[in-house]
This record gives sequence, C-alpha cells and structure tokens, in this order.
Amino acid sequence: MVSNLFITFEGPDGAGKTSALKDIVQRLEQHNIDFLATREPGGIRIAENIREVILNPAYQEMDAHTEALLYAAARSQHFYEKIVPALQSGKHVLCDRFIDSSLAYQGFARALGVDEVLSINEFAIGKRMPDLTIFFDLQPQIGLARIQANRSDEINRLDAESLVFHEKVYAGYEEVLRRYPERIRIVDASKSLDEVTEDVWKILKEVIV
Ligand SMILES: Nc1ncnc2c1ncn2[C@@H]1O[C@H](COP(=O)(O)OP(=O)(O)O)[C@@H](O)[C@H]1O
Ligand SMILES: Cc1cn([C@H]2C[C@H](O)[C@@H](COP(=O)(O)OP(=O)(O)O)O2)c(=O)[nH]c1=O
Repeated sequence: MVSNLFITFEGPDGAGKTSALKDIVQRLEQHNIDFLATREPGGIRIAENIREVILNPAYQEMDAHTEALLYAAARSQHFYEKIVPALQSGKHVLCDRFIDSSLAYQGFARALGVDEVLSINEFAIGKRMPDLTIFFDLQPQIGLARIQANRSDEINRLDAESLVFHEKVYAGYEEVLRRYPERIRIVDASKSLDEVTEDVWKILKEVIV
C-alpha cells in the first residue's frame, strides 16, 4: 500500500490539464479514493483574490518580479491552508499547476532566472516538492489554437501573451524536465481528451489506485 501523494499537473496553456483533471476526479470518486483536487493560482479565497490581480488582462503594467512574487504568495497561502492539511489527513492531493509553472513562466519565459524563482518559492513553501508531476506535452501553438477556438474560456493576461512568449514557456518546461527527471512523467497531450485522460489514469493507477 502506497502512502498518500502530492501530484501536480503541468504544461502549456491549452494543453488540457483542467479538462483531464475533471475526468480523473470522476474516476477517483468511482474508486472511492480519498483525494483533494485543487488548482493554482487559487484554490482558497486569499489566493483566488490574488489570482484576480495576476491574471487581469487590464494590468498590462505588471512587472515580472511582482508577477513572480504574487504567484509565490498565492502558492504559500494555498499550500499551508489547504494542501498540507489534506496531505496530513491522508488524502492524495492533485493540483492543477504548481511550482514548475513559476519556474517555466517566470523563471525562464520572463527571464527572472530559474534559480532565483526557485529561491523565492522555497521561502514561500519550504523545500517540499511534488511527489509526482504529470507534464502535458503539447506544442504551444496548438494549445493557443485550442483556447482561441473556444472563446467562451477565460482569456487571461498570460494566455494573451505572444506565441514567442509561449515558446519560451515550453523551453522553460524542457529545462524543468532536465532538472527533475525523477518526479516528472510525460503524456502526449496532442491526442484526444479521452486518450489523454486514459494515459494519465494509467500513470495514477501505478501509484495510487
Ligand atoms: N485533448 C484535447 N484535444 C482537443 N481539445 C482539447 C483537449 N483537451 C482540452 N481541449 C480543449 O482545449 C481548451 C483548453 O483546455 P484546458 O483543459 O482548459 O487546458 P489547460 O487547463 O491545460 O489550459 C478547452 O477548450 C478544452 O475543451
Ligand atoms: C501557477 C502559475 C501559473 N502561471 C500562469 C499559467 C497560466 O497562463 C495562468 C493560469 O491560468 P489558468 O486559467 O489557470 O490556466 P490553465 O488553464 O492553462 O492552467 O497562470 C504562471 O505564470 N506561474 C505560476 O506559478
């Protein structure tokens, strides 16, 4: 029997993390698995309020340092208020985005430095990293096309960035994959949602079901 795990979903915008997590939640419920599903930035009211500030498309003047610190602040509150208690109570935790998003988006794509962003995050949450990260691998232009095709989805300040920015985010994730190969599993997110969900489920079944 495995102990409970802290699992994160990562990948470019539009890769299908949120959609797959919804389907995975249903399967976990059917299997009577004790879990908490949550998301970043957000998950609790203080962090949802910080999310409103970070992602508001009107705030074009936001400095990259401010952005990185706001993500770290939202993460800190979410981590100590929601994730840690859930893990302590024996639940598996599944989180849509976590620290790797900050390393890829702020550290690499915003060029603040992956080590610098890692260090503000260590201040925010200590050295606890996820036990398992599922990386939704998708070329950024496909993710952006998916978001554009479904305009009813919220288009936030980061979605609205250029393709060049999103290509840097992808390169940032490649750097994250190089740094943490032992905890990251890759799924091909260009497949249909059903196939992607199935691939994620196969990985989860190995560790928690
Ligand atoms: N595998 C898929 N193939 C095609 N479209 C998808 C797939 N997964 C999700 N989508 C669609 O792409 C958009 C972005 O999906 P979403 O789950 O919000 O991605 P993310 O959370 O990774 O940004 C949504 O409109 C969703 O319906
Ligand atoms: C958690 C986190 C998210 N982000 C970005 C990624 C997304 O563009 C945005 C979150 O918006 P969201 O709508 O949740 O995007 P997605 O559905 O793709 O997960 O914030 C960062 O830049 N740094 C971070 O640390």
